Order: sequence, then C-alpha cells, then structure tokens
Amino acid sequence: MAPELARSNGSVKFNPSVRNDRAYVTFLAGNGDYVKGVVGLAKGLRKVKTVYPLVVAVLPDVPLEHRRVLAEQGCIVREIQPVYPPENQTQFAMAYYVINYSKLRIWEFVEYSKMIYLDGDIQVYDNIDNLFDLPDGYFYGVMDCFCEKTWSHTPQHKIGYCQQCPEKVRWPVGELGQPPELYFNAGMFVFEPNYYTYKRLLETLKVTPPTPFAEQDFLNMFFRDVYKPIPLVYNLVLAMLWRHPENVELDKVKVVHYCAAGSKPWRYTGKEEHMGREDIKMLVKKWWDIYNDESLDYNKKAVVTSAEPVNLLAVALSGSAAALAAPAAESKRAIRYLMAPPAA
Ligand SMILES: O=c1ccn([C@@H]2O[C@H](COP(=O)(O)OP(=O)(O)O[C@H]3O[C@H](CO)[C@H](O)[C@H](O)[C@H]3O)[C@@H](O)[C@H]2O)c(=O)[nH]1
Ligand SMILES: O[C@H]1[C@H](O)[C@@H](O)[C@H](O)[C@@H](O)[C@H]1O
Ligand SMILES: [Mn+2]
Repeated sequence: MAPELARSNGSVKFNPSVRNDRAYVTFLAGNGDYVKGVVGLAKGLRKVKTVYPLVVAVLPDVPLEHRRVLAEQGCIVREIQPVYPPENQTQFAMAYYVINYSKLRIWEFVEYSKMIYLDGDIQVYDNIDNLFDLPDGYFYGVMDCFCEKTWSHTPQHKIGYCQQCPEKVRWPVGELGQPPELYFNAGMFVFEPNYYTYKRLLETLKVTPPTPFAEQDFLNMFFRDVYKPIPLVYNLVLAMLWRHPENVELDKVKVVHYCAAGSKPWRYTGKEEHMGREDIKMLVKKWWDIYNDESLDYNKKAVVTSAEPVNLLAVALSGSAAALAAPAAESKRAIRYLMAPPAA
C-alpha cells in the first residue's frame, strides 16, 4: 500500500495531498488460513491503486509469523483484544460467529476519521476510494439476502421474503406487522471510528443477548437509524448470483464477498452446492490470479531508499508510509503491535 509515497527514480517522496486519516481495515483471528484471505485483499487493494493503507486488526491468537507476512505485504498490523457477548449466553449464537464481536474494537481506531471495513474473504476488483467521500454521519453497507439456509431461523426466510425482491413475496403486514428494517451484510461497511460510539457499542453489547449473526445483527440494530444502503457492486454476496440474478451485473461488480458455503478461494474444492457454476469458478480463479501475482507484492525496497531520516524498522514492520509521518511514539506502537507475542 504505502499510499503517501510517490516513487520516482528510486527515491521516495511524501505526497501531502493524500489524507492520512483514512484507511481500510480488516479483521484477523486465529492461526488458520484466513491470513491468506488478508494477503489476497492487501494485494487486491494494491492492484486497484488505492491511496489508503490496509490496517489489520489482529486478535492475540494470530501467530507472529502471520503478522510478519502481513507487515511484509504492506499492512499496518494492530493487535486488539477479544470482545465477547455477555457470559453464559454464547450458546444462543452460532458459535462460529462469536469471535466477530471483537470487530467492535475498530471503532477505537480514532487516529482515522473514516474507515472502510472489509472481511478477509473479500476481494476488491475496482477502486472504491470514492466511498470515503460519502457524507459523514451515516453508516454505509450493502443490503443482505435472506434466501440461504443460514437464514432459516428467521421469519423472513420461513415465508420466503427477501429485501432484495420485496415484491415477489410481500410481507404480510396484517399477520406480522411492519416489514423488518433494511439489513446490511457486515462483511463490508463504511464507518467513523469514535471513542464515544465505541463506548456506547460496548456498553450496549453488555445488555444485548447474542443472536445468530452475532455482531452483524448487533450492528444492524445499533446503527438502524443512520444506515444508508449502497449499491450491491460494493459487496457482492455470492448467493445473489443464484438467488437474485436479475439484480446482478457481474461485470460492474467492484467488491466480491466469498461468503457462500464452499466459496473461500483458498479452501475451494468446487464440490459444495452451487460451487460448480461457471461464474463461481471464474471468480475463484480471479482471486487466485491476484494472490499469486508477485508483481503485487509490497515493494519494501522502495521504502528503505527514502532519503528522509526515518525509523526504518518501523517503516518496514508497519509497512506504512504513515510511519514516516507519524510521531516516534506511534512508530514504536506499530512495532509493539507487530511484536506482541501470541497468546498460548
Ligand atoms: O477463523 C476465523 C474466522 C473469521 N475471521 C475473520 O472474520 C471475518 C468474518 O468471518 P467470515 O468471513 O467467515 O464470515 P461470513 O462472511 O460468513 O459472515 C458474515 O456474518 C458474520 C456474522 O458474525 C460477520 O458479520 C461477517 O463479517 C459477515 O461477512 C473473516 O472474513 C475474517 O476476516 C478470521 O480471521 N478467522
Ligand atoms: O453474514 C451472513 C453470512 O455471510 C452468510 O453466509 C450469508 O448467507 C448471509 O446472508 C449473511 O448475512
Ligand atoms: Mn466474510
């Protein structure tokens, strides 16, 4: 990434026109293979020439080796502490999603005034930096689809209602009251870090029983009044391809979310339902093409040739030109985040 750097003749210049209070952010937990997703995302963002860095919020259980790989890919690695829903209630949520409550910590990244959150199983195929210029004061995300069996616990799914085609099966107001509020998929959203919001998020969570889609349900509830839908090209939930093909123009899609069962490119076998589709095969191949493209690897050499007297270790480790501009304390912090030993 290193957006603030304009490279010419091997030297590195600081570009003051790029705002350093904006960044992409993703979330990484555990020592599994999601790190591949994040590496792919970092390279994808570089391919579309974003001018903003990618921050990776890592839980303490992300091994040092994975943090190093991310730093070497130009990511800013920041450790966060886990967030759990109220005790003794976890059995009500889908266990797999519980860890995602930790995502709420990104509201604490207040050195950024605006951020775009992207799941690690997302790839960006077109520049979306323009989303940072959306008016402040709102929460932006793409409307979800209720048609997959993951939604079978909901009244929407039971009656066949989906907000993607609200006319097909009308919401039975007489029987069930007002239709549900618009609901976004929390794999991608535009938000404003803020301490006050952060505190309120955590305090509200303490008195909110967990629900199946964990922090996604919670964020939908919390930001209900300021949520603004953005077009689905900014977060194509793959099930849209077979559930609502009439809504999708695949060649216009900028961001693909590999969230359908069996679709994570680094685990893809093609055997699960829908996974043999030509469009899915094409999208999985597109992800791998970026992941394997060595020309998209972060070029650290360009950074260390800087003529400025900088903390080279901090730059190399944080991978961010922000470290060039940041006060020494911030650079030290970047190192500490990277070097923090993983929990047992
Ligand atoms: O072992 C894990 C599991 C998850 N993640 C991170 O958490 C994100 C969310 O997990 P998934 O992408 O597997 O989840 P889905 O896309 O299926 O789920 C959707 O619903 C979830 C409900 O909790 C979240 O809101 C999530 O962001 C949203 O895209 C991942 O992308 C990744 O960034 C890890 O790092 N390691
Ligand atoms: O966040 C979830 C998850 O991504 C599921 O895989 C998908 O079926 C849902 O629509 C979504 O809300
Ligand atoms: Mn996801």
